[in-house]
Amino acid sequence: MSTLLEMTGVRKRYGGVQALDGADLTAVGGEVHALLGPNGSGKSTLDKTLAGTVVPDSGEIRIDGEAARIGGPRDAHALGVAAVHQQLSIVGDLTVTQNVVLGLEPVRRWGFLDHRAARDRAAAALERFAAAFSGRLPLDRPAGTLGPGEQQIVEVAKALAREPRVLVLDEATASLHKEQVEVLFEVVRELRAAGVLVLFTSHRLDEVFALCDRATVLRNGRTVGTVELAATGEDELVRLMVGDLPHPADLAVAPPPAGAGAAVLEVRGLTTDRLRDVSFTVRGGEVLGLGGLQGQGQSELLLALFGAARITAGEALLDGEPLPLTSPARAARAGIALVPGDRGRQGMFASRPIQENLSLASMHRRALGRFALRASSERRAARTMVDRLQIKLGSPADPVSTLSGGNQQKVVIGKWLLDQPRVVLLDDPTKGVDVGAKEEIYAIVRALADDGAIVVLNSSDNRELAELSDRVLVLFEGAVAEELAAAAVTENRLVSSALRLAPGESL
Ligand SMILES: Nc1ncnc2c1ncn2[C@@H]1O[C@H](COP(=O)(O)OP(=O)(O)OP(=O)(O)O)[C@@H](O)[C@H]1O
Repeated sequence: MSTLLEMTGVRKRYGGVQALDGADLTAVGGEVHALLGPNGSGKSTLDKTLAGTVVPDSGEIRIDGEAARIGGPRDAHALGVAAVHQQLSIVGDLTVTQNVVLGLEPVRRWGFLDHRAARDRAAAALERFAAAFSGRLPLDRPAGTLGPGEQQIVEVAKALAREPRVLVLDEATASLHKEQVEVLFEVVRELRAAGVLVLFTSHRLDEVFALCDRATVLRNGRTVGTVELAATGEDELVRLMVGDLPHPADLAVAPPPAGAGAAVLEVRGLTTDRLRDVSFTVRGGEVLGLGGLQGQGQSELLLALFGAARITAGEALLDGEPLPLTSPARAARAGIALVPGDRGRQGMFASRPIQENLSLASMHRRALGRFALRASSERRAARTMVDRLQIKLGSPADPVSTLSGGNQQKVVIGKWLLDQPRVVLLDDPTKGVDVGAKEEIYAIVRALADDGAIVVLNSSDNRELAELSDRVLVLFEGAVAEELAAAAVTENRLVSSALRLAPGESL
């Protein structure tokens, strides 16, 4: 197959950060090509140079052997490139169809702009994803009323409606349910069969191995190699991405302290619109996992404990004292922290400096808004977290919005962990975080538990659940369906438990 895309020596500098430092990529039509590397290694920037949203300082892009001048998104479209970036471009007030049509050149017919034809194209693109929506295709619904996964699918459909030869998917699965991921993968496989080149960026290596043919790995803005995935083991790929895995801080994993002195969280009959009579007890020192198919009430349970859901019955007691489940501010004052996976909307002030974002939670608790935390201690605390989580940045004084996606998520996690909460609620915390930092986050979560904190973890990654949890509650339709003890918590067991509970599914 002949080369469709060739990028050579691509360089891009942002202020003090050399985001791309001579990146190369060569790919053919009819392949799914993974773009891998640690957070901040330059993947999104490379994608953006192809999509025309970032103009490189130097380097060359060739399409079909011809030098391509991509000075803006229009040039990219004209060359057949469509991209789905980490930040969605959905306009919430427009309908789903209007969003997909937005910016699509209406077809000209008999000298007139044919808006109807554009709408048909949008509908056809959305139709391919019909199974990813719950219920009927929401063509005429405002896109803002859809869930994050469905909005992501609309974004992919929008790219597809441009009928691209090169489709760039940057972390496009991060907010999708497993079932939606499968639908997306089927569409990507059809595109591959039709000769399209799909560039696929994800930190989920299981996805990469399931979908992609080859992978190009970036480190510090430079290409370190391209591999055939069928001939490459996971360990080898990880080594290529991060060098030798950094050893997480050397922390002995102590067995959970049973009884004496440990904090106890007791949840009794907790019920909301989406939760049914949930009861459990968890002690300080324990990591309680929440498993099952996604969307069975796991996030809702964490929100309820954080005072952000409407409780219709039940209660939660921390060391015998009823928890205020009525507002997040009161929950935070009671020592409860929620680390959300959806960094864009919760948990971060994008235009404020990185160091300030890292210390906001602790400032809130310690200074209660009356005394500003001293700038020097803010800087010191921020520096510690930046080092521990390997947050790649120019200066801690830069706005969070200048960080790569995964590094932004690290700031959200770091912010809460600095606060030494009594109860830590983690909602899919490592989505989009690279393998090296994941290990570091696991070590921090373990250390928090070892220090006596109660940890409740929801994760869409069964491997993560198996690795971190002492116990897992499997949820189904808002209720606790099964409890797995530490010895039984393996990835396979979690998958089979989740599937057994789903009607019509078989192993
Ligand atoms: N607009 C910007 N201003 C300043 N620095 C930026 C900007 N965009 C990216 N950077 C920096 O460039 C580097 C590369 O970022 P990029 O988003 O390409 O990384 P990535 O490999 O996609 O990371 P991730 O896996 O976290 O998404 C990072 O250090 C980031 O902080």
